[in-house]
Amino acid sequence: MEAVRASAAWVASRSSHVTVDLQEIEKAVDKIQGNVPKIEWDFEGIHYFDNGPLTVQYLFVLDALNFCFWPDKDLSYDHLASGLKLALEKDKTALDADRLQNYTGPQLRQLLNWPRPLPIEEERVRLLHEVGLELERNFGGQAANLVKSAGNSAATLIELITRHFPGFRDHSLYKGHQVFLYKRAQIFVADLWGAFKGHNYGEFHDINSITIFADYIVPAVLRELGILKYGSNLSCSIDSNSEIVPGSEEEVEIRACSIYAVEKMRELINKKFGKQLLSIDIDLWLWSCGVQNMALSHHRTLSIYY
Ligand SMILES: Nc1nc2c(c(CN[C@H]3C=C[C@H](O)[C@@H]3O)cn2[C@@H]2O[C@H](COP(=O)(O)O)[C@@H](O)[C@H]2O)c(=O)[nH]1
Repeated sequence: MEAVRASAAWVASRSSHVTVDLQEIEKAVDKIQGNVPKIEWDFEGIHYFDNGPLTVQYLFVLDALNFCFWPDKDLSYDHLASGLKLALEKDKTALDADRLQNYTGPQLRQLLNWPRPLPIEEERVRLLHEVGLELERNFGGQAANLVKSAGNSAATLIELITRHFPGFRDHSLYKGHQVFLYKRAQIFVADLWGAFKGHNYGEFHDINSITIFADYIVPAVLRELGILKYGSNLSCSIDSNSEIVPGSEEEVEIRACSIYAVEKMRELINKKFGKQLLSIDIDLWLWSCGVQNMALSHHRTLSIYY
């Protein structure tokens, strides 16, 4: 994902609200002696897995809806992952392409067993329809065929996803430049890789090209570690739970600087400790720390991308 890496570095070099503190990265790396704790995919035990194409369909739908849980303080990613899992266990056809095209908001809520409207529910429904329609039109209704057509390349799969499914085109304009972040497309690849343990639908020869997934948890952890420093206005906005406007310089800088900072961390660990660590490994470690720390204040942006 050279475009993600390069545009994140471009933003980091011009950023004014967010700074990446390279010394703090070094300190953090030395503190753990380069040993990033290994977090197992599905450490929570909430995902559907049957080692076949239905798992791929499940993960694709999951990541089509994997964004913006915070407006409902009781809702989290876990509800989405386990809700879709239960729905599929009850009815194996629940995520078939023709069914996806017809869900309404109340039906989606029912599917996830959630008692009230979901945040940005209309967009969630629209994205489900988009996924169902395009899977049917070009991939015989199956996300597994989409994955197969990428020929075991993570970069090709991300290119295919962003070409066919507009809802996955997570990008922004920053100081006149197009910045690629591709959070949900990349996390889908990582989920395949994690779930299938690098085999079958999860085999990618270029898995090391993936960056972290710029969401609202990892930046908060990087800030807590002192690796990201926010200017005083931005700090106040975040600490007072004010919303950050989607596409604003602040929002793009938070996300792009997070990607850049972890790329720097990975380079340092690999060079200093002779490892071959992936950004995914660092992401899952930071993310799992973040979701366990309820006190962490994160930036709040209404977005379909993360
Ligand atoms: N960077 C990064 N962001 C991630 C994930 C995951 C889940 N990954 C699964 C893969 C393997 C594990 O077993 C995980 O279950 C969700 N998110 C993001 O977090 C936010 C949700 O937060 P809260 O509102 O507190 O539930 C939201 O933006 C969501 O998109 C990740 O791995 N990395």
